[in-house]
Amino acid sequence: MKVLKNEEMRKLDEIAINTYKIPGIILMENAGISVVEEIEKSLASKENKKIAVISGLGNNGGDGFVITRHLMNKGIQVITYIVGDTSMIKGDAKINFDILEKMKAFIVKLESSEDIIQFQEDLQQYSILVDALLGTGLQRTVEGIMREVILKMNASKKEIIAVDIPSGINGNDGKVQGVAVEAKKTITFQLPKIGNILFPGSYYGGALLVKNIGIPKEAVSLIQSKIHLITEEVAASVLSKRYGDTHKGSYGRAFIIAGSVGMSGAAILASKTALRCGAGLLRTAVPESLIPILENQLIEGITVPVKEMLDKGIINYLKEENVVAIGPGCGRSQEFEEILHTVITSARLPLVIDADGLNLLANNIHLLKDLKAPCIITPHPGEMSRLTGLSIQEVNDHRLEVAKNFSEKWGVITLLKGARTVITDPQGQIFINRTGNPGMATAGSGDVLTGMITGLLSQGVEPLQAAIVSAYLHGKAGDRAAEELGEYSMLAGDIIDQVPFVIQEIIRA
Ligand SMILES: NC(=O)C1=CN([C@@H]2O[C@H](COP(=O)(O)OP(=O)(O)OC[C@H]3O[C@@H](n4cnc5c(N)ncnc54)[C@H](O)[C@@H]3O)[C@@H](O)[C@H]2O)[C@H](O)CC1
Ligand SMILES: [K+]
Repeated sequence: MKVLKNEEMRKLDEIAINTYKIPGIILMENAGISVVEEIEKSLASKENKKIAVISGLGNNGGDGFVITRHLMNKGIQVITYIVGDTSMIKGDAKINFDILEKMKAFIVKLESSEDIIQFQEDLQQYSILVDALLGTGLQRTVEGIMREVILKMNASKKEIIAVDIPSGINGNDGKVQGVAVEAKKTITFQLPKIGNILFPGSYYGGALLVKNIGIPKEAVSLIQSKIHLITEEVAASVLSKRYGDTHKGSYGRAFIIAGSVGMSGAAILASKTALRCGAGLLRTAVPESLIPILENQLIEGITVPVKEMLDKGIINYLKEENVVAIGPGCGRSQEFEEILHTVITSARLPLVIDADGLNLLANNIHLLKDLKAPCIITPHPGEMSRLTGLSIQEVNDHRLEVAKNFSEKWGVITLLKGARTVITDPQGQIFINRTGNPGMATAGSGDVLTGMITGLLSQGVEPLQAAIVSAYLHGKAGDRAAEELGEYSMLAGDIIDQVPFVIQEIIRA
């Protein structure tokens, strides 16, 4: 599913209206009706059925006027508050505003601080507040009366339903422009905006519902958005059912180089997950002293002493493999730096670099120029900071751009972990993942993700798809673990335990 910037949404609107000759007022009518459906669902469980629609002067406000009309026609008690000078209302919004006046709708204008005091008192009588103040036309920091209104709406603790996007959230990056409505749910139109998906916009919007308002699919294909939301459909298309006439060799061979004294767990977590995600055969290269631990913890895997691998030549070990992953728990020894150098410059099979592999890479970033095969890196913001020289704050303030630029510059697939995990490829495509929860910020969670990517790659899944589906799976498994154990107590191993159920759920859907 494409995720749009404000101007891309406006362009889509224009195409619908100017190319397909769909009158804008039809789109507004459909938008309003789609919100009324959700209001009625929320009202069903409430004693108090009174609604306040709080509208701005633009088309977001216009949606609000449509909503008011349909609520009135259903006999639902509704009051419309309008913030600003109503003589400024124009176009489709004006048509709908005039209809309300002819219907003698109850309209209250909010223009002064006295109005705000009365507004604050009034709010307590309503069951639901509909936020139709600002949508994709938000241009500047919210101040003055508009700011006061939003603060009072939030302070009322009433259920708020946001139209298109919570007012005050920038549709292009999800940032708060001064102040923003805290909604229980948001109904957005035709396609989600970036501000609906990224934090904090996603937090302010509550549950997100994407409603079709009648814009032709072909029009959507004309919008060259490179930003996509990862959906379950994408995961299902990759996690295909298995066929009878296959054997473990059909499901690929994975090679993981991981672990160091004191960090055998990372190697175990990554290896277990690779097998759980379907790798047919797995070998894990670890320092000799860790072999008894691995053999004890991972009966299905085969271990290789790192020293033996070095003596015989790493590349000889990789000839039969479908994927090599390096980094979980590696430490930053000279030995691993040498291994990383050889693997990056000589390996001709998909490569996953994570954790300490990335920290070692940060000091040898030029090695990426010698890559012979697709490479997926999986940094958290701290590792991305070391790889780019940007501060962690800069990385987090511009997650999409930082990941995209790194992928384009170095020709790698970047999976930048965090809320929201972002995957970018060398062609500038951006995929945003919405699954997952704060409980996953636990030791070893990244090792599990690396194992997922490795497991899928070993089966021949395209590298970009492997990164996208792994991010989705990782979050889904983490969500199930959080449901069962809570975000405080869940461990990385609990995420692995949920993997079989998540895969089954997706395949059966
Ligand atoms: N296909 C669609 O997506 C459809 C979208 N619809 C709705 O239209 C809005 C976008 O409407 P637009 O008129 O462009 O802008 P807004 O209503 O969001 O706001 C513009 C309005 O607000 C004033 N304004 C801007 N910033 C501020 C600020 N910081 N403080 C105060 N006032 C501000 C600006 O001057 C304008 O007056 C979209 O979100 C949908 O809800 C269509 O209705 C259906 C099709
Ligand atoms: K809004």
